[in-house]
Amino acid sequence: MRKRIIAGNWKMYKTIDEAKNFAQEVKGKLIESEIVEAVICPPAPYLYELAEITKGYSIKIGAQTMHEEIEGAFTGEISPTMLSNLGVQYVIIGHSERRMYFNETDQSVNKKVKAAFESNLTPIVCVGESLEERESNKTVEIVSNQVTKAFLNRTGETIEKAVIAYEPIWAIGTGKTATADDANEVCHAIRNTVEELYGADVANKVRIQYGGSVKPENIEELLTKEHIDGALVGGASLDSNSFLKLIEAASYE
Ligand SMILES: O=C(CO)COP(=O)(O)O
Repeated sequence: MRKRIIAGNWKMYKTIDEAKNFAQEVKGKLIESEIVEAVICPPAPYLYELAEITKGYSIKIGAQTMHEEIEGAFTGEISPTMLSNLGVQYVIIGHSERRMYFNETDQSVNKKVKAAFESNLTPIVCVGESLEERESNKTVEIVSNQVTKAFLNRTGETIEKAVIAYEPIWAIGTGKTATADDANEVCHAIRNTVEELYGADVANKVRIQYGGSVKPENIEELLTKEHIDGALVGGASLDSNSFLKLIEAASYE
């Protein structure tokens, strides 16, 4: 069975004190599990402190984005090696908010996926369609294309370690969740795309999350679905009790 992964994407929320309190509150309540792993992705200025606080506990730290170069004259950017040196293990790449507001493209996503693996970071690669694309029945075409381009020129051995997050844009922060069956259908299509590119073995190993208004009230049903291996959670990951409930719900097969 694929190990589930529940990742909290805090986006641009919380003060440093709130972030530290959250980490202190949850770290002792999470136990090492074969079934689920827990990740939090705080704002970049908090990464080091949270990585230190959670060291040795069953919670991992992820970044919300990064630059694809190891170093250079890129004012304001953070490199993959800087992240891994801080103790960061995951990095979200190609979130729809980055694609929409910060010129992230399939090409830059592809470069960042390569750079992440080279720096021992596991990429959480986000894909998803807009409402307009869904209504014109283009969902599978759009997400398959995003997956193909994100992984271009990578080997199956690398890709099987990646995490893919299917986040329909219309479901992010709107309270509208895709039905569990609809989400599973698209996650299945993503797995089929990985199979076509890299074979069944890689496709069976790659983990696919659903994201978009996931909450303690709807996560259980989503996780009953064959192709959904976890969740990338925004709003409901900000509160420590709610985050712990999400992990708890994912802790049983
Ligand atoms: O964008 C998301 C996670 O990356 C989803 O956000 P919400 O869970 O707030 O809808």
